Amino acid sequence: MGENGFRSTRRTKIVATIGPATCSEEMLETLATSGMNVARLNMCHGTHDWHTAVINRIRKLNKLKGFSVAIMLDTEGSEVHTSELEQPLKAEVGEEFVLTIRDPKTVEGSAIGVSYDAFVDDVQVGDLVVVDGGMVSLEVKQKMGPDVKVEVVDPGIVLSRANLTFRRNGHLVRARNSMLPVLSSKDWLDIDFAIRQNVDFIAVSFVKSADVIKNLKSYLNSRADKVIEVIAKVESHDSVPNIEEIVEASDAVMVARGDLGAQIPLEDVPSVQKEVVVRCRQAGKAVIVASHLLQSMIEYPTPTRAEVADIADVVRQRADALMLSGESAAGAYPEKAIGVLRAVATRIEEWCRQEKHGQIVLPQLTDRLDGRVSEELCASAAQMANNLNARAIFVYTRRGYMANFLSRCRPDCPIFAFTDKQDVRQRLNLRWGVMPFRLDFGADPEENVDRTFALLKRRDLVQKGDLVVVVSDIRPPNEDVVRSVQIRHVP
Ligand SMILES: Nc1ncnc2c1ncn2[C@@H]1O[C@H](COP(=O)(O)OP(=O)(O)OP(=O)(O)O)[C@@H](O)[C@H]1O
Ligand SMILES: CC(=O)C(=O)O
Ligand SMILES: [K+]
Ligand SMILES: [Mg+2]
Repeated sequence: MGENGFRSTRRTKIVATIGPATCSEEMLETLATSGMNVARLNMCHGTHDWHTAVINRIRKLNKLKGFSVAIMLDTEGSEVHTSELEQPLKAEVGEEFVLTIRDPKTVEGSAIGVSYDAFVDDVQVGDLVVVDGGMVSLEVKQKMGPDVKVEVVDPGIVLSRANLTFRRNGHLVRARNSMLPVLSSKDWLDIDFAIRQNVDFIAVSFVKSADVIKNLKSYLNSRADKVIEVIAKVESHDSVPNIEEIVEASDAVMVARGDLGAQIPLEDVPSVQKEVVVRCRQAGKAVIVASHLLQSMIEYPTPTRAEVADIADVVRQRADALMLSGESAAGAYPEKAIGVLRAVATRIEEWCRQEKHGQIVLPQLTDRLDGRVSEELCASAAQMANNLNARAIFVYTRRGYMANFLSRCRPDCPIFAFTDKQDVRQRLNLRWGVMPFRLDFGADPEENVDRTFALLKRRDLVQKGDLVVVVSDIRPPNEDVVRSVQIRHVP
């Protein structure tokens, strides 16, 4: 059996966007078996019924096949985008068509709807309308009431609900969107849907500052039965100066390079990516690098060498996760694309361990003694595991904190995390290096450890005689938390 997410010891996690190419039961299982750790549902597309069906299929797979694929719902956000198209529209140089705030069906000729009513007021003749960060560029020729006539200057394909940005004299025009809320009324309906569906993560598009994250987190705290982690997407021009507070407020961050590259100069994207990855790791927050990792594989079965180098760079930066968008949602080779991520990640991780690459100074996270003890314990356990060349770290954790602290240290060996809750297990599946398992804890800690040794031996993840580091912070009922680190040999 190949890598299947829970047997593998790949450290960098894989998020895959689910779309028409991958929404069937069969394809979802193929992706899970190939290593998908988190399934992303983009609320820019599909109905609630469509998303419900996908979620149910993933839940069924987790239950019947023992996967722990987590579910991420990604909000649409209220940036300006095109309407739903019956089919992708091929735009050739010099061709003219109409962008409209009316129903495009009521317009004669070739028309595309635009989601933002003030579009026609804001736009000026000569402006450049950039579709999906440069897939197509259109020049504004004429304003005609609710319609705007445009001419194609850079050809390409316009997809449904493509994102639109505007440039005037070579500069991004920003005034227009600043009045739009980060979370629209539709986004709030989608968030309520996410709560009803008990998803694991909500990713917020076009975050500008920490405020929206704090607001959403308090909303979720008051409504949701279980923890739903909030992922801030760094893709808005306005988010860049506020990265520190955004990281602080969020549970995880996504570098959404697709839209980010349309909002800031392309050449600035790599340094913003690096900054976000490092800050997240220092702050103990998960970080996902997304978009265009394997763009060419939407159409072709092999990646470009430059794409492989880009993936290698993300892995070397020790981000928690790599994310596929169109490659898995609508591409011709979703399984092969995951295979490339897996192979490159595994190889580069090995290289990082050999070269002792990617070590950074980790600041203290909290002043509270309780938290300090956990942090220090995990840092020492990770250090010990490296120095002793341990086969694995075992961690017993109810809420996942200790597993998260261990992951932040990016130890050389895998972290096998045992929790008694499936939702904690799923959330841990986004964390670098953590292989999460569900286990009903018995009263006797020693017996728990023995059971997990037996479990992982059966799966060939450890062998008799292996040296392992065992970390525990299980709180017995009505007792003080007992935290320990032990060095053991697998019996
Ligand atoms: N649920 C879906 N139904 C139909 N098509 C989808 C769906 N999800 C994704 N796609 C297709 O896959 C392409 C890429 O997917 P993705 O959702 O990652 O877009 P993105 O532009 O990267 O994300 P965002 O819209 O958040 O910026 C989309 O343009 C769309 O054509
Ligand atoms: C993933 C996403 O939203 C982007 O790259 O724009
Ligand atoms: K989105
Ligand atoms: Mg985006």
